[in-house]
Amino acid sequence: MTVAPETIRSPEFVPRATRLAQRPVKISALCELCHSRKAAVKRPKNLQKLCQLCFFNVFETEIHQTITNNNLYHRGEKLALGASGGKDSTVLAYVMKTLNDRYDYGLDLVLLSIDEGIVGYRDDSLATVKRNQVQYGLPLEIVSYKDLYNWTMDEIVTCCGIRNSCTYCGVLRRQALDRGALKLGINHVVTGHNADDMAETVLMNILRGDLARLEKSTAIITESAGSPVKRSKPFKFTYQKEIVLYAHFKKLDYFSTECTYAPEAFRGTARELMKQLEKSRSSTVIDIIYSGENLLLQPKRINKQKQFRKVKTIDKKTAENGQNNNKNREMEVLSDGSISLGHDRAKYKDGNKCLKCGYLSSNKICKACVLLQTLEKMKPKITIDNNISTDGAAKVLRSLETLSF
Ligand SMILES: Nc1ncnc2c1ncn2[C@@H]1O[C@H](COP(=O)(O)OP(=O)(O)OP(=O)(O)O)[C@@H](O)[C@H]1O
Repeated sequence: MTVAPETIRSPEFVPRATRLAQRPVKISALCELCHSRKAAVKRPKNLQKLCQLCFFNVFETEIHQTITNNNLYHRGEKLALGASGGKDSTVLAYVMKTLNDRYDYGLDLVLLSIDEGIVGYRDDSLATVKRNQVQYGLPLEIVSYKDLYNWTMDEIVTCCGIRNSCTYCGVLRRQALDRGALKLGINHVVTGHNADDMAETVLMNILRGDLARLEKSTAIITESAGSPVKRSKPFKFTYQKEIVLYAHFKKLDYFSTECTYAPEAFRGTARELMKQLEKSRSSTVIDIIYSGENLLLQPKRINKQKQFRKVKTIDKKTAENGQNNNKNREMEVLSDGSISLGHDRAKYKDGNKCLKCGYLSSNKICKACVLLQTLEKMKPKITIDNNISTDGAAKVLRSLETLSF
Protein backbone atom coordinates (compact mmCIF):
# COMPACT_ATOMS: atom_id res chain seq x y z
CA MET A 1 0.00 0.00 0.00
CA THR A 2 1.39 3.40 -0.86
CA VAL A 3 0.14 6.65 0.55
CA ALA A 4 1.01 9.91 -1.13
CA PRO A 5 2.49 12.23 1.52
CA GLU A 6 0.62 15.21 0.03
CA THR A 7 -2.71 13.68 1.12
CA ILE A 8 -1.78 14.56 4.72
CA ARG A 9 -2.46 18.24 5.28
CA SER A 10 0.08 20.51 6.95
CA PRO A 11 -1.22 21.93 10.26
CA GLU A 12 -0.64 25.45 8.83
CA PHE A 13 -3.07 24.82 5.96
CA VAL A 14 -5.83 27.44 5.84
CA PRO A 15 -8.86 26.52 3.70
CA ARG A 16 -9.40 28.69 0.59
CA ALA A 17 -12.90 29.75 1.69
CA THR A 18 -11.43 31.13 4.93
CA ARG A 19 -8.62 32.97 3.12
CA LEU A 20 -11.02 34.52 0.61
CA ALA A 21 -13.58 35.59 3.19
CA GLN A 22 -10.94 37.13 5.41
CA ARG A 23 -9.52 39.21 2.54
CA PRO A 24 -10.56 42.81 3.10
CA VAL A 25 -13.24 43.86 0.59
CA LYS A 26 -13.02 47.41 -0.69
CA ILE A 27 -16.52 48.78 -1.11
CA SER A 28 -16.90 52.53 -1.52
CA ALA A 29 -20.67 52.75 -1.07
CA LEU A 30 -23.23 53.26 1.63
CA CYS A 31 -25.02 50.33 3.23
CA GLU A 32 -28.04 49.40 1.11
CA LEU A 33 -30.16 48.86 4.24
CA CYS A 34 -29.43 51.71 6.66
CA HIS A 35 -28.16 54.14 3.99
CA SER A 36 -26.04 55.84 6.65
CA ARG A 37 -23.00 53.70 7.43
CA LYS A 38 -20.28 52.66 4.99
CA ALA A 39 -20.75 49.23 3.40
CA ALA A 40 -18.23 46.68 4.67
CA VAL A 41 -19.41 43.49 2.96
CA LYS A 42 -20.91 42.42 -0.31
CA ARG A 43 -23.16 39.52 0.69
CA PRO A 44 -22.11 36.41 -1.25
CA LYS A 45 -25.75 35.30 -1.13
CA ASN A 46 -27.30 38.21 -3.07
CA LEU A 47 -24.43 40.67 -3.67
CA GLN A 48 -26.12 43.25 -1.40
CA LYS A 49 -23.68 45.83 0.05
CA LEU A 50 -24.06 46.10 3.82
CA CYS A 51 -22.38 47.72 6.80
CA GLN A 52 -21.17 45.41 9.58
CA LEU A 53 -24.13 46.06 11.87
CA CYS A 54 -26.76 45.44 9.19
CA PHE A 55 -24.87 42.33 8.08
CA PHE A 56 -24.92 40.94 11.65
CA ASN A 57 -28.61 41.74 11.85
CA VAL A 58 -29.66 40.05 8.58
CA PHE A 59 -27.39 37.07 9.23
CA GLU A 60 -28.88 36.40 12.67
CA THR A 61 -32.46 37.20 11.59
CA GLU A 62 -32.31 34.74 8.69
CA ILE A 63 -31.20 31.95 11.04
CA HIS A 64 -33.94 32.91 13.49
CA GLN A 65 -36.47 32.68 10.63
CA THR A 66 -35.11 29.27 9.56
CA ILE A 67 -35.57 28.06 13.16
CA THR A 68 -39.09 29.42 13.60
CA ASN A 69 -40.41 28.67 10.08
CA ASN A 70 -39.36 25.04 10.47
CA ASN A 71 -40.38 24.69 14.15
CA LEU A 72 -36.96 23.25 14.86
CA TYR A 73 -37.05 23.54 18.66
CA HIS A 74 -39.53 23.84 21.47
CA ARG A 75 -39.42 25.66 24.79
CA GLY A 76 -37.69 23.66 27.51
CA GLU A 77 -35.85 21.45 25.01
CA LYS A 78 -32.26 20.47 25.78
CA LEU A 79 -29.93 20.69 22.77
CA ALA A 80 -26.42 19.32 22.25
CA LEU A 81 -24.53 21.66 19.93
CA GLY A 82 -21.93 19.68 17.96
CA ALA A 83 -18.78 21.68 18.71
CA SER A 84 -15.62 20.93 16.76
CA GLY A 85 -13.96 24.31 17.30
CA GLY A 86 -14.16 25.08 13.56
CA LYS A 87 -15.83 28.16 12.05
CA ASP A 88 -19.28 26.61 11.53
CA SER A 89 -19.73 25.15 14.97
CA THR A 90 -18.21 28.18 16.73
CA VAL A 91 -20.66 30.48 14.92
CA LEU A 92 -23.40 27.92 15.69
CA ALA A 93 -22.70 28.08 19.43
CA TYR A 94 -22.46 31.88 19.41
CA VAL A 95 -25.61 32.46 17.31
CA MET A 96 -27.71 29.84 19.12
CA LYS A 97 -26.82 31.44 22.45
CA THR A 98 -27.50 34.95 21.08
CA LEU A 99 -30.90 34.00 19.59
CA ASN A 100 -31.91 31.95 22.64
CA ASP A 101 -31.29 35.01 24.84
CA ARG A 102 -32.72 37.58 22.39
CA TYR A 103 -35.96 35.76 21.51
CA ASP A 104 -36.32 33.85 24.76
CA TYR A 105 -36.54 30.42 23.06
CA GLY A 106 -36.23 28.78 26.49
CA LEU A 107 -33.65 26.24 25.26
CA ASP A 108 -31.06 24.51 27.40
CA LEU A 109 -27.81 24.54 25.38
CA VAL A 110 -24.80 22.25 25.91
CA LEU A 111 -21.62 21.99 23.82
CA LEU A 112 -20.79 18.43 22.78
CA SER A 113 -17.36 17.65 21.32
CA ILE A 114 -16.07 14.42 19.92
CA ASP A 115 -12.35 13.81 20.29
CA GLU A 116 -11.50 11.58 17.33
CA GLY A 117 -7.87 11.27 18.44
CA ILE A 118 -6.05 13.15 15.70
CA VAL A 119 -2.88 14.54 17.24
CA GLY A 120 -1.98 18.02 16.03
CA TYR A 121 -5.51 18.68 14.82
CA ARG A 122 -8.35 17.73 17.14
CA ASP A 123 -6.38 18.39 20.34
CA ASP A 124 -5.77 21.96 19.12
CA SER A 125 -9.38 22.49 18.03
CA LEU A 126 -10.65 21.13 21.36
CA ALA A 127 -8.56 23.75 23.13
CA THR A 128 -10.60 26.31 21.14
CA VAL A 129 -13.88 24.68 22.24
CA LYS A 130 -12.73 24.84 25.86
CA ARG A 131 -12.16 28.59 25.47
CA ASN A 132 -15.60 28.95 23.78
CA GLN A 133 -17.14 27.18 26.76
CA VAL A 134 -15.87 29.97 29.00
CA GLN A 135 -16.55 32.78 26.49
CA TYR A 136 -20.20 31.73 25.94
CA GLY A 137 -20.85 30.34 29.41
CA LEU A 138 -22.10 26.99 28.09
CA PRO A 139 -21.43 23.56 29.64
CA LEU A 140 -19.15 21.27 27.62
CA GLU A 141 -19.03 17.47 27.32
CA ILE A 142 -16.16 15.75 25.50
CA VAL A 143 -16.50 12.15 24.33
CA SER A 144 -13.53 10.36 22.77
CA TYR A 145 -13.26 7.57 20.17
CA LYS A 146 -10.62 5.99 22.40
CA ASP A 147 -13.06 5.65 25.29
CA LEU A 148 -15.97 4.53 23.11
CA TYR A 149 -14.21 2.29 20.59
CA ASN A 150 -10.70 1.79 21.96
CA TRP A 151 -9.32 3.24 18.71
CA THR A 152 -8.14 6.73 17.85
CA MET A 153 -8.38 8.03 14.26
CA ASP A 154 -4.56 8.15 14.13
CA GLU A 155 -4.50 4.42 14.94
CA ILE A 156 -7.26 3.72 12.40
CA VAL A 157 -5.36 5.53 9.64
CA THR A 158 -2.21 3.66 10.57
CA CYS A 159 -4.17 0.44 10.23
CA CYS A 160 -6.37 1.00 7.19
CA GLY A 161 -4.78 3.92 5.35
CA ILE A 162 -6.03 7.38 4.55
CA ARG A 163 -8.30 6.42 1.69
CA ASN A 164 -11.24 5.32 3.82
CA SER A 165 -10.52 7.53 6.83
CA CYS A 166 -13.56 9.77 6.17
CA THR A 167 -15.85 6.71 6.05
CA TYR A 168 -14.57 5.43 9.41
CA CYS A 169 -14.54 8.86 10.99
CA GLY A 170 -18.03 9.80 9.75
CA VAL A 171 -19.70 6.60 10.95
CA LEU A 172 -17.94 6.61 14.33
CA ARG A 173 -18.61 10.34 14.88
CA ARG A 174 -22.28 9.99 14.10
CA GLN A 175 -22.66 7.31 16.75
CA ALA A 176 -20.36 9.13 19.17
CA LEU A 177 -22.53 12.27 18.94
CA ASP A 178 -25.62 10.16 19.66
CA ARG A 179 -23.97 8.44 22.60
CA GLY A 180 -22.58 11.70 23.97
CA ALA A 181 -26.02 13.32 23.75
CA LEU A 182 -27.76 10.37 25.43
CA LYS A 183 -25.16 10.44 28.21
CA LEU A 184 -26.33 14.01 28.87
CA GLY A 185 -30.00 13.00 28.68
CA ILE A 186 -30.40 14.89 25.38
CA ASN A 187 -32.12 13.56 22.26
CA HIS A 188 -31.46 16.42 19.86
CA VAL A 189 -28.07 17.18 18.30
CA VAL A 190 -27.62 20.45 16.39
CA THR A 191 -24.80 20.68 13.85
CA GLY A 192 -23.21 23.54 11.92
CA HIS A 193 -23.73 22.00 8.46
CA ASN A 194 -24.25 24.94 6.12
CA ALA A 195 -25.82 25.56 2.69
CA ASP A 196 -22.56 24.80 0.86
CA ASP A 197 -22.19 21.46 2.72
CA MET A 198 -25.76 20.58 1.81
CA ALA A 199 -25.43 21.56 -1.88
CA GLU A 200 -22.20 19.51 -2.08
CA THR A 201 -24.01 16.50 -0.63
CA VAL A 202 -26.86 16.87 -3.13
CA LEU A 203 -24.36 17.09 -6.01
CA MET A 204 -22.37 14.10 -4.74
CA ASN A 205 -25.49 11.97 -4.49
CA ILE A 206 -26.60 12.97 -7.99
CA LEU A 207 -23.16 12.29 -9.45
CA ARG A 208 -23.03 8.89 -7.70
CA GLY A 209 -26.60 8.02 -8.63
CA ASP A 210 -27.33 7.53 -4.94
CA LEU A 211 -31.04 8.34 -5.10
CA ALA A 212 -31.86 6.91 -1.68
CA ARG A 213 -29.44 9.31 0.03
CA LEU A 214 -30.46 12.17 -2.28
CA GLU A 215 -33.93 12.12 -0.80
CA LYS A 216 -32.62 12.66 2.73
CA SER A 217 -29.80 15.05 1.91
CA THR A 218 -31.82 18.28 2.07
CA ALA A 219 -33.78 17.55 5.24
CA ILE A 220 -33.33 20.26 7.87
CA ILE A 221 -34.23 17.80 10.60
CA THR A 222 -33.49 14.09 10.45
CA GLU A 223 -34.42 11.13 12.55
CA SER A 224 -33.01 7.73 11.69
CA ALA A 225 -34.55 4.39 12.47
CA GLY A 226 -32.84 2.82 15.44
CA SER A 227 -31.69 6.07 17.02
CA PRO A 228 -33.65 8.13 19.53
CA VAL A 229 -31.48 11.15 18.72
CA LYS A 230 -32.64 13.60 16.06
CA ARG A 231 -30.47 16.11 14.23
CA SER A 232 -31.09 19.57 12.95
CA LYS A 233 -29.19 22.00 10.76
CA PRO A 234 -30.22 25.62 11.41
CA PHE A 235 -27.53 26.79 8.91
CA LYS A 236 -29.22 24.97 6.04
CA PHE A 237 -29.66 28.25 4.14
CA THR A 238 -26.53 30.00 5.46
CA TYR A 239 -23.64 30.41 3.04
CA GLN A 240 -20.22 29.26 4.18
CA LYS A 241 -18.61 32.54 3.07
CA GLU A 242 -21.07 34.50 5.23
CA ILE A 243 -20.31 32.28 8.23
CA VAL A 244 -16.60 33.04 7.81
CA LEU A 245 -17.32 36.78 7.39
CA TYR A 246 -19.52 36.77 10.50
CA ALA A 247 -16.88 34.95 12.58
CA HIS A 248 -14.22 37.32 11.26
CA PHE A 249 -16.09 40.58 11.98
CA LYS A 250 -17.32 39.32 15.37
CA LYS A 251 -13.73 38.30 16.13
CA LEU A 252 -14.90 34.88 17.28
CA ASP A 253 -12.26 32.50 18.58
CA TYR A 254 -12.25 29.56 16.16
CA PHE A 255 -9.83 27.02 14.77
CA SER A 256 -9.30 27.40 11.02
CA THR A 257 -7.17 24.40 10.12
CA GLU A 258 -8.64 21.58 8.06
CA CYS A 259 -8.38 17.98 9.15
CA THR A 260 -4.88 16.50 8.95
CA TYR A 261 -6.19 13.70 6.76
CA ALA A 262 -7.37 14.57 3.28
CA PRO A 263 -11.03 15.50 3.09
CA GLU A 264 -13.37 13.04 1.41
CA ALA A 265 -11.99 12.95 -2.14
CA PHE A 266 -15.33 12.87 -3.94
CA ARG A 267 -16.70 15.74 -1.83
CA GLY A 268 -13.70 17.76 -3.05
CA THR A 269 -14.72 17.04 -6.65
CA ALA A 270 -18.30 18.15 -5.98
CA ARG A 271 -17.00 21.28 -4.21
CA GLU A 272 -14.80 22.22 -7.16
CA LEU A 273 -17.68 21.70 -9.57
CA MET A 274 -19.90 23.91 -7.43
CA LYS A 275 -17.27 26.66 -7.27
CA GLN A 276 -17.01 26.61 -11.07
CA LEU A 277 -20.79 26.85 -11.42
CA GLU A 278 -20.91 29.69 -8.87
CA LYS A 279 -18.62 31.79 -11.06
CA SER A 280 -21.31 32.10 -13.68
CA ARG A 281 -24.34 31.85 -11.37
CA SER A 282 -24.08 33.25 -7.85
CA SER A 283 -27.27 31.53 -6.67
CA THR A 284 -25.89 28.05 -7.49
CA VAL A 285 -25.76 26.84 -3.85
CA ILE A 286 -29.39 27.70 -3.08
CA ASP A 287 -30.52 26.50 -6.54
CA ILE A 288 -28.94 23.07 -5.96
CA ILE A 289 -30.61 22.76 -2.53
CA TYR A 290 -33.92 23.81 -4.07
CA SER A 291 -33.56 21.20 -6.83
CA GLY A 292 -32.63 18.54 -4.27
CA GLU A 293 -35.72 19.37 -2.24
CA ASN A 294 -38.05 19.22 -5.19
CA LEU A 295 -36.80 16.21 -7.11
CA LEU A 296 -39.58 13.66 -7.14
CA LEU A 297 -38.14 10.19 -6.96
CA GLN A 298 -40.06 7.18 -8.17
CA PRO A 299 -39.54 4.12 -5.93
CA LYS A 300 -39.46 1.68 -8.87
CA ARG A 301 -36.65 3.59 -10.48
CA ILE A 302 -34.67 3.65 -7.20
CA ASN A 303 -34.84 -0.15 -6.94
CA LYS A 304 -33.66 -0.56 -10.52
CA GLN A 305 -30.83 1.85 -9.90
CA LYS A 306 -29.75 -0.06 -6.78
CA GLN A 307 -29.68 -3.36 -8.68
CA PHE A 308 -27.63 -1.81 -11.46
CA ARG A 309 -25.17 -0.29 -9.01
CA LYS A 310 -24.77 -3.57 -7.18
CA VAL A 311 -23.79 -5.43 -10.35
CA LYS A 312 -21.40 -2.65 -11.32
CA THR A 313 -19.59 -2.16 -8.04
CA ILE A 314 -19.07 -5.52 -6.36
CA ASP A 315 -15.40 -6.33 -6.26
CA LYS A 316 -14.65 -9.21 -8.65
CA LYS A 317 -12.51 -11.20 -6.21
CA THR A 318 -15.01 -10.81 -3.39
CA ALA A 319 -17.82 -11.94 -5.68
CA GLU A 320 -15.80 -15.01 -6.76
CA ASN A 321 -15.26 -15.93 -3.12
CA GLY A 322 -19.00 -15.81 -2.67
CA GLN A 323 -18.72 -13.24 0.08
CA ASN A 324 -21.41 -11.09 -1.41
CA ASN A 325 -23.98 -13.84 -1.65
CA ASN A 326 -24.91 -12.96 1.86
CA LYS A 327 -28.40 -11.52 1.64
CA ASN A 328 -27.91 -9.39 4.68
CA ARG A 329 -24.94 -7.59 3.24
CA GLU A 330 -23.35 -5.35 5.86
CA MET A 331 -20.21 -4.07 4.24
CA GLU A 332 -18.81 -4.21 0.74
CA VAL A 333 -15.29 -3.44 -0.43
CA LEU A 334 -15.87 -1.85 -3.81
CA SER A 335 -13.71 -2.41 -6.87
CA ASP A 336 -12.01 0.95 -6.36
CA GLY A 337 -10.96 -0.06 -2.84
CA SER A 338 -13.48 2.14 -1.07
CA ILE A 339 -15.96 0.91 1.52
CA SER A 340 -19.71 0.83 1.14
CA LEU A 341 -21.85 0.15 4.15
CA GLY A 342 -25.00 -1.64 3.10
CA HIS A 343 -28.22 -2.11 4.96
CA ASP A 344 -29.58 -5.24 6.48
CA ARG A 345 -32.53 -6.21 4.35
CA ALA A 346 -34.39 -7.71 7.27
CA LYS A 347 -34.51 -4.29 8.91
CA TYR A 348 -34.83 -4.15 12.61
CA LYS A 349 -37.51 -1.93 13.99
CA ASP A 350 -36.90 1.19 16.04
CA GLY A 351 -35.41 0.47 19.44
CA ASN A 352 -33.53 -2.67 18.42
CA LYS A 353 -29.98 -3.10 19.58
CA CYS A 354 -26.71 -3.99 17.90
CA LEU A 355 -25.93 -7.63 18.68
CA LYS A 356 -22.29 -6.73 19.30
CA CYS A 357 -22.19 -3.50 21.30
CA GLY A 358 -25.79 -3.29 22.48
CA TYR A 359 -26.16 0.22 21.15
CA LEU A 360 -29.35 1.12 19.29
CA SER A 361 -29.17 0.14 15.62
CA SER A 362 -31.51 -0.43 12.69
CA ASN A 363 -29.26 -3.28 11.53
CA LYS A 364 -28.33 -6.51 13.31
CA ILE A 365 -24.81 -5.17 13.76
CA CYS A 366 -24.40 -1.40 13.87
CA LYS A 367 -22.25 0.28 11.24
CA ALA A 368 -19.62 1.29 13.79
CA CYS A 369 -19.20 -2.36 14.89
CA VAL A 370 -18.97 -3.53 11.26
CA LEU A 371 -16.08 -1.14 10.70
CA LEU A 372 -14.42 -1.95 14.03
CA GLN A 373 -14.59 -5.68 13.22
CA THR A 374 -12.77 -4.99 9.95
CA LEU A 375 -10.13 -3.01 11.80
CA GLU A 376 -9.59 -5.81 14.30
CA LYS A 377 -9.06 -8.25 11.42
CA MET A 378 -6.48 -5.96 9.84
CA LYS A 379 -4.65 -5.28 13.10
CA PRO A 380 -2.49 -8.43 13.33
CA LYS A 381 -1.16 -7.86 9.83
CA ILE A 382 0.74 -4.73 10.75
CA THR A 383 3.47 -3.76 13.16
CA ILE A 384 3.00 -0.38 14.72
CA ASP A 385 6.10 1.69 15.31
CA ASN A 386 6.71 1.86 19.04
CA ASN A 387 8.89 4.91 18.82
CA ILE A 388 6.95 7.62 20.60
CA SER A 389 9.49 10.38 20.00
CA THR A 390 7.46 11.82 17.10
CA ASP A 391 3.75 12.16 17.56
CA GLY A 392 0.71 12.66 15.39
CA ALA A 393 0.55 12.87 11.61
CA ALA A 394 4.31 12.62 11.12
CA LYS A 395 4.39 9.38 13.08
CA VAL A 396 1.39 8.04 11.18
CA LEU A 397 2.97 8.94 7.86
CA ARG A 398 6.23 7.24 8.84
CA SER A 399 4.31 4.15 9.94
CA LEU A 400 2.37 4.09 6.69
CA GLU A 401 5.52 4.39 4.62
CA THR A 402 6.98 1.29 6.25
CA LEU A 403 3.87 -0.83 5.93
CA SER A 404 3.36 -3.59 3.46
CA PHE A 405 0.38 -5.88 3.20
N1 LIG B 1 -15.45 16.45 16.47
C1 LIG B 1 -16.68 16.97 16.47
N2 LIG B 1 -17.32 17.15 17.64
C2 LIG B 1 -18.56 17.67 17.67
N3 LIG B 1 -19.24 18.04 16.57
C3 LIG B 1 -18.64 17.89 15.38
C4 LIG B 1 -17.33 17.35 15.27
N4 LIG B 1 -17.00 17.33 13.96
C5 LIG B 1 -18.05 17.84 13.28
N5 LIG B 1 -19.03 18.18 14.12
C6 LIG B 1 -20.34 18.80 13.81
O1 LIG B 1 -20.66 18.55 12.44
C7 LIG B 1 -20.70 19.78 11.70
C8 LIG B 1 -20.12 19.60 10.31
O2 LIG B 1 -18.86 19.05 10.43
P1 LIG B 1 -17.77 19.06 9.27
O3 LIG B 1 -16.85 17.95 9.52
O4 LIG B 1 -18.45 19.18 7.96
O5 LIG B 1 -16.92 20.32 9.64
P2 LIG B 1 -16.90 21.80 9.14
O6 LIG B 1 -17.80 22.08 8.00
O7 LIG B 1 -15.46 22.15 9.01
O8 LIG B 1 -17.51 22.47 10.46
P3 LIG B 1 -16.71 23.20 11.57
O9 LIG B 1 -16.24 24.44 10.89
O10 LIG B 1 -17.69 23.46 12.65
O11 LIG B 1 -15.60 22.28 11.98
C9 LIG B 1 -19.90 20.77 12.56
O12 LIG B 1 -20.31 22.10 12.33
C10 LIG B 1 -20.23 20.32 13.96
O13 LIG B 1 -21.49 20.81 14.39
